[in-house]
Amino acid sequence: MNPAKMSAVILAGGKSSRMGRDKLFLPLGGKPLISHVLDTLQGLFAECILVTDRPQSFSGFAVRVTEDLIRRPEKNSLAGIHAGLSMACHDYVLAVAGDMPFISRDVLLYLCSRGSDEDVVIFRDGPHFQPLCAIYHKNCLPHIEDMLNKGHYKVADFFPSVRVREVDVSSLQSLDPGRISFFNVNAPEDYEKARALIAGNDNLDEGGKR
Ligand SMILES: Nc1nc2c(ncn2[C@@H]2O[C@H](COP(=O)(O)OP(=O)(O)OP(=O)(O)O)[C@@H](O)[C@H]2O)c(=O)[nH]1
Repeated sequence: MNPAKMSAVILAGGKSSRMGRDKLFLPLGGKPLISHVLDTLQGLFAECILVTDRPQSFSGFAVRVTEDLIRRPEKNSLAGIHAGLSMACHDYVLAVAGDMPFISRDVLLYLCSRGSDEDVVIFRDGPHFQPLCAIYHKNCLPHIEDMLNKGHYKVADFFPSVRVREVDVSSLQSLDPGRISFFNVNAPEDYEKARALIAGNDNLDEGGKR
């Protein structure tokens, strides 16, 4: 799969309840946390879209901003994937969480290189998928809509209905030796860890986590 012929979607909604304040705007390395993913994706993919349930918050960002189409009160990154896939100009869409500041271009290019004509291309770490750093084809849309309408929000639940290419994270060893790509900022202690990582004086001891 060629990123120059794909859309990228940044998931930027949610409640930040574990952080206690909007985590996407926390300063990190001289810019808002969300800007790290944005800067990584822009220029690499043909198009970049930020999907959120609060579009007014992102009006100052130089990116196309679109709103979740199906709103539910529950925590719902799947609604963001749905809106991104619906609005994207291209059939293949990389969806990445906005709270994942250390995702690298090398890792994303590797993921693209592992896909050919599947509906989902996704990293897998043992029993766990990385659904918020994965490629989805527009073929997934009816299955995602069905899940949202039934109130099922676990992304992987529609995978049995589509063709999925799993990419083992162990193949990333040389591209991501510190295993920080999938580190996401949820709680205040994660933010402190991210600040330490940016400052270059910390490692992730547990191989990254989501
Ligand atoms: N567009 C969109 N993105 C979402 C939504 N919920 C979560 N996200 C994004 O998905 C990613 C993972 O979100 P979580 O950390 O699981 O949820 P959260 O609501 O942001 O945070 P918590 O309330 O602490 O669980 C983050 O980048 C969020 O910005 C949503 O309803 N719509």
